Order: sequence, then structure tokens, then C-alpha cells
Amino acid sequence: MRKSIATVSLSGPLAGKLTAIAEAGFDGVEIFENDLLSSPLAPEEIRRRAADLGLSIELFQPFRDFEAVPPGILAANLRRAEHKFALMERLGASRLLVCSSVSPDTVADDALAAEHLRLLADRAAAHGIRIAYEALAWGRHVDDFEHAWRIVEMADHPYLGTCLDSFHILSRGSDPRGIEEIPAEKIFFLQLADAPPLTMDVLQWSRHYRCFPGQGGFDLAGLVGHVLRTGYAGPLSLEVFNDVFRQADAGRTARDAMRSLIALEESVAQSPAGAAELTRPPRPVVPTGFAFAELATPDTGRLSGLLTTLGFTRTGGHPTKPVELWAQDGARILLNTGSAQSAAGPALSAIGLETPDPAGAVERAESLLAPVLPRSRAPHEAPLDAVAAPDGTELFFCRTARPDHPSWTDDFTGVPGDLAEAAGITHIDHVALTQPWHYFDEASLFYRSVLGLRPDESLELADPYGLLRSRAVATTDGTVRMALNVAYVGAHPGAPDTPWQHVALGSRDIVATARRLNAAGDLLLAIPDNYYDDLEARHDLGVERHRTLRELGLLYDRDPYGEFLHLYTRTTGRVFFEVVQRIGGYRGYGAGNAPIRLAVQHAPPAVSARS
Ligand SMILES: O=C(O)c1ccc(O)c(O)c1
Ligand SMILES: [Mg+2]
Repeated sequence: MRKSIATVSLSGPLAGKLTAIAEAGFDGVEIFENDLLSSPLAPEEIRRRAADLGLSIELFQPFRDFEAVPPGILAANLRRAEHKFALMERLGASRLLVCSSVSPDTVADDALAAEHLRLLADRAAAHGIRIAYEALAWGRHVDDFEHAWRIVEMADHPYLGTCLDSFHILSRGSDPRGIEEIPAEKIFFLQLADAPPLTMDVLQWSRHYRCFPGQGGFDLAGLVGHVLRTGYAGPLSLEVFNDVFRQADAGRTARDAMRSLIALEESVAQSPAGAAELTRPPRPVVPTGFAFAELATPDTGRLSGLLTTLGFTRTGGHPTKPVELWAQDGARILLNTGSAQSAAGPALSAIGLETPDPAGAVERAESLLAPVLPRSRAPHEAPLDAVAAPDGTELFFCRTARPDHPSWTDDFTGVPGDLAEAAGITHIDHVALTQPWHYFDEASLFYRSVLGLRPDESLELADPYGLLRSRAVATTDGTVRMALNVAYVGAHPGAPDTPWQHVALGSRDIVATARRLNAAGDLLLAIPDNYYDDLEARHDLGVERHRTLRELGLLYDRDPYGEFLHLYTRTTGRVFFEVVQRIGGYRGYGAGNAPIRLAVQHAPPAVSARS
């Protein structure tokens, strides 16, 4: 279907927005009046730019507070409309969005509203312009789509139809099945926006928190399905008012927007309403585990000691690159001293994902506008298919030690180090990646659409100097889990200027792992006694178990599916390790303990009383 976006969804001046929209592959735009008013470009120039960029101007909007008013105001409103019709002719736009009035002048009289809209449509028709009437969720008398449609039906004018906006419909909890009662030729336009589930005033919710489909909590695919079942064949147009997108890079937001529409069309195509003209990208190739986590580091010294204590052995080096492979059972860590990020490290720079089909995974990613990374490799090295995640982390698609595919591990032929005594670590349980705050929604949509991971709910965790927003994405079976974190970095001098990332290692016996780490010296975060006092109040785990947790600095959580024990190492550069043990089917990440961890990590260094 044709894809369009409202200029209000992006940051910057109008000309830049048009370029970003075209580059992301959209077919058309809704010109938001304020963008035009503040632009130095004449309407004719905007028209020409859009045409040169291959964009159709689908809609001009909004025209406010028009209908069901006393005669004097009606005359002024019609005069205002004539000016806008003239402007639209210069712009080459033939569809005007009229949103339901919020003015105290408007009266609750559907017949009058219909009469006025008929009059407006008649005037518009003389310019070849069609009127799309939309119910704002906070309209004074008309606030739901069925009411707006009844008025349009009553007015019965060929140049008057309705505009459906998913936000106004779903934010009020209206039943979208009613859409199927509207004839397709009377649905003049369809605007799409998602939103996170929030309990707040609907106008504030709409103006500040809308997001792209798949980033919030609404069932957009269901709604679009109802619209398509009417036979609607017009564009799918994104209209997102969002404080963060307003400040982010327009080109990037436009690609995020396009990714959301491709993924939305795909979901609709899979439903019974699926229409022939919907985009069907290659199916997601869902990863089946972690192949490795790569840490970029200025030297291996700092990390090799810690890895050895954690039970890892250096199993090889790369013949042509300064990269070491450290392994323990199914957990593999690469230390890279030659990457662009190495000097500023240690930092988590790349993740290897086990996948049934590396080439298919890259095709999928490419179809959703993920940047594919060049394969800079020597001829004898295993092919590595990789894409860049929104935060710059490289994602490699791997088949480790499978007969059907060259294994990246075969490249690591160098001299292995001394065999360390294993410490019970079996695999990488999850990784926690830090997101730039203005690309947080982009990241969750990326992992959901590109890799087929499922997002959990979004959490806000207290940090002594701010808040940590966190959202996990994972496969259904939990073999791949990622925590996406964004820290609102505070102005306090104790707050870190770059938020931390971590690799969580799964242990089959975390008590044994913890004993080893404790015996090796001061490697773990010191968890306050107050935490353990509270833990005893909340859970009765038996005297012995409580004593062990306290002694070893282990944290505890449980959910309806099982228990969770975990610990944290101190931070090296930007990274630290977590060790976790899931007992039973525990699904979480110990989020309740995160504020304790953050407080300990961010505590200012203790000042000695003597000195
Ligand atoms: O917030 C508003 O006023 C507004 C304006 C035009 C729209 O199409 C809309 O959905 C909301
Ligand atoms: Mg709208």
C-alpha cells in the first residue's frame, strides 16, 4: 500500500523533513500547517520539492474549530477556509483534514454540524478539494469515530468523508470493529499512531507520547485489518506527535517510521484481512542463542584476570586480527584490542547470535532498513554476516560448530592459554545494551521486527542520580534475551557520563561461582546489609540460605515461575559481568534489585577518615 507520514512526526525545518521522508522510501506526506507557516519556502516551491523527491502531498492539516457554530462565526470560518483552499491549490494538495471542534463556540447539534460540513464540502468541491472529518478524542462534542461518521453520513456530500486516526479510536477504548460499517469510499484518509499504555489525560497522551506502530501497546494490525476489510485502498499514513522524535535526527526517525510500517504491513498480511498489495518482507530468522559477546578493550590485561577467575580459558587467538577467544562450556567472550572502540573500552561492541540461517537473517534485516556491515575478512576466514543495531552494536549471525556452515570458531587457531578451572558458567544468559535516550523506542522496534524478539513492558528503575529506563526483548523460549537500558544521566558529579553495559553469564551452580569470586579478592559489588535484612522480611528462605546469600553478596528474586540468584562484578571501563542462575522457569532479570546495584555502582569512592 502507499506509505505516507505527517511532517509533524519529524524534527527540523520542512525542507529537511521532506528529504528525510523521501530517502526513507515513503510515497507521500501530510503537510502539517505549522511546518508550512514556519518555512521560508513558498507553497509552489514546497510542491516542486515534494514532486522532485517523488512524494505526493496526500493531505494538508489541520483545519480546526469549524462546525456547529453560530452564524457570525460560521461566516468567519468559511472565509478562513477559502484562504486555505487557495493555499492548497498552490501546494497541489487536494485533501484537507478537518478535526472536530474543541471550541466553546461549537454546539452539540449533529444536524447543524452536518449542515456546516456540507457547506464546507461544497466550497471545497469548487477547488477540487475533499474534506476528511476526524474526531479528536478530546473534541468538545464529537470525540469518537462513529459519531464523526454519523455526521458525515448525514451531510451526504461526495466531497466529504471521514479520516480515521488509530490514536483517537484506540486511546478511548472504542471498538474498532465498527470501522467495517463505513463504506470504503467514505474513508478519505487513515492515520496511524501507536502509544505506550499510560493513564493520563488523552490530549497530553496524544501530543507527547504517540509512537510508531509496534513501539507502544495498541493493536494496530487489528485496526488496519478492519479498515482493509471495508475495501479501503488509500495510503497508510503515520501521524506521530512525540517529544523525543521532535529532537532526534529526522533521517533516522524517518527510517524508524518506515521500518514500523513495513513490520505493520507484514502483520496485517498474515491476518485474514491480508490484502495483495501489502509488503511481505522475508520472514524473521529468530536467533537460537548467543554465539559470543565481544568486548572492545585497549588491552587484554584488565579483563583476562577477571575472565580466568570466572572460569574462562583463552582457547585461541585470531591469526590476522588482535582478537582473543575466551570460552567456558557454551559461553564465549571475544577480547578485541584492535577495533575502533577499543581505546575507549572496555565496551561491549558486538554480539554473535546463533541462527539457523545467517544469510536469511541478513536479508530480513536489510528489508527492514538495518545497515548491513561490510565483511572485511581474509579469504580463509569464515563468512560473518553482520548488521548494525541502532546503538551501533554489531550483530553477527553465526552457526557455531555446525557441519552445514563454516564456523567462526575455526578462525581462532592461535595458541591457547592454560586451562582454567571451570566455575560452573554454561552460557551467556543475556546482554544489557545501553541505548542513546532518543533512540530507545527505535531499538525495541528494531529487535522486535528485525530479529523477531518479543518486547517486555518498559520499566523505570531508580538510580541515585536519575532514572534507568529498561525494556527487555527476548525469544519466546528465552534462549536470547537482551535488556535495553537508557540512563537519564544526571548532572551530579558522581553520575557516570557513559552508562554501563553488561554481559550476564548463566551458571549451573552460582553458589560455587560466587565462592570462587569471593575467594579471589575484591571483585564483586558489596551489597549493603540492609538489602539482606529486607530480603529476610520479604521471603522466608531458611536461615542457612539467607546466610549464604549475605555472605557471598548474592541477590535474590522470584516470580510465579521460579527463582533467580545473581551477582555483579565491579565495572571495568564501561562493562561489568553479572552471573545468574535461573531456578525453575524464572522469566525476569532481577529488575527489583537493579536500584540496589545502581546505588552501589554509583556510590562515590569511600573517603578514608584517617588520611
Ligand atoms: O493534536 C491535535 O490537535 C491533532 C491535530 C490533527 C490531528 O490529525 C490529530 O490527530 C491531532
Ligand atoms: Mg490525526
